[in-house]
Amino acid sequence: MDFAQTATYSPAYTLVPTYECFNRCSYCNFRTDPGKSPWLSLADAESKLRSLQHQGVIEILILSGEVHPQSDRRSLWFQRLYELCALAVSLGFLPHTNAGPLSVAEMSRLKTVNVSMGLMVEQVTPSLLQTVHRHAPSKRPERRLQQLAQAGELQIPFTTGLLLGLGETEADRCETLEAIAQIHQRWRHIQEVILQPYSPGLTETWASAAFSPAQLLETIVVARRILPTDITLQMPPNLVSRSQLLTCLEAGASDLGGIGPRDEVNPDYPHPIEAELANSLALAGWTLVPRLPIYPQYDHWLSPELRGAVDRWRERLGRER
Ligand SMILES: O=c1nc2n(C[C@H](O)[C@H](O)[C@H](O)CO)c3cc(O)ccc3cc-2c(=O)[nH]1
Ligand SMILES: C[C@H]1O[C@@H](n2cnc3c(N)ncnc32)[C@H](O)[C@@H]1O
Ligand code: MET
Ligand code: SF4
Repeated sequence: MDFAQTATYSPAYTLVPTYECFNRCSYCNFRTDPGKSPWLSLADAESKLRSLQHQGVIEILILSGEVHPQSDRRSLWFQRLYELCALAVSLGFLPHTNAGPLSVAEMSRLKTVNVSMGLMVEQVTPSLLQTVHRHAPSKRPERRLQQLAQAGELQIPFTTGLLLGLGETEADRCETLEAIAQIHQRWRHIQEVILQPYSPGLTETWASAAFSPAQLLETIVVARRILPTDITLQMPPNLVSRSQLLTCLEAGASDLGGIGPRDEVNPDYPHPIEAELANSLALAGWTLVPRLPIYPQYDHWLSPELRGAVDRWRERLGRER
């Protein structure tokens, strides 16, 4: 079908350096207390990554709990993140790290081993610091927005997004979207904005109601209006029903994000199998197309080594089509 519309996704696998986190977001089903989760060893990561070679996986998402910036364990934690990324690069994968707010020095070091990075703004609403983010100092809105600016300054292609249903109003969501649009205007480095509906899980302390599908649709429409057209809207396919997903695509979401064996953030919501997803989208006239974790307009920001790896993947994807 030549007239078919396309939805993209990133064939991905998630490595978790550690689940320990000094923040306690009350909606989190991922974290453990500091010192309570072993760190992923390079040996374990290597055997996992080797088993994923030639399986179609392109992106390695490095998703981590956070060690406090002032902790004397911070530099060891950071070193492990760096080494995991370097290992993934050496095995031919393309890393994307989301490990919470980073210093300028940390972010610029990770730029050498990541093709893009990410951090959700969540919501800029200050009152959330009294509720779901009461014990989460790294969720201060100005800290998060500053990370977006820092990424722009360093020429790092970036993924950010909104977590929806935290107790914010529609006006709050618009404000968050406008803040992202404004930062993007200066550096044009935001490749995608994730609209992530809060989804209750089994291990969090909050357990509120899931963000409603009707509001999600409305949010996509508003986001498409506020954000410039060079920013892609991403919708996780495991957090909405299949018919809702199609409505979201019609409304302007066009990317389904990283798809892999396990959603580490929402482990109670398994990702669909790619073939099954592709088939059901095809029935509705949508073609599911794999993409890299970096969009082509940013390739020239990469170091020569990463550029080579990206060029090889682009060639490979091109040949398969
Ligand atoms: O499977 C998931 N992937 C998540 N990803 C991965 C994301 O879908 C892909 O890494 C990007 O689309 C790569 O381009 C995130 C990436 C970010 O930068 C920020 C937040 C997320 C959140 C999730 C998530 O909850 N689950
Ligand atoms: C990595 C990202 O995952 C999101 N996140 C954390 N917990 C949940 C949940 N219960 N439901 C949906 N998204 C969540 C946050 O937006 C975080 O930044
Ligand atoms: C499960 S969240 C993982 C990333 C980081 N801790 C953040 O919240 O931004
Ligand atoms: S959402 Fe991220 S920052 Fe918040 S507790 Fe979970 S791991 Fe930590």
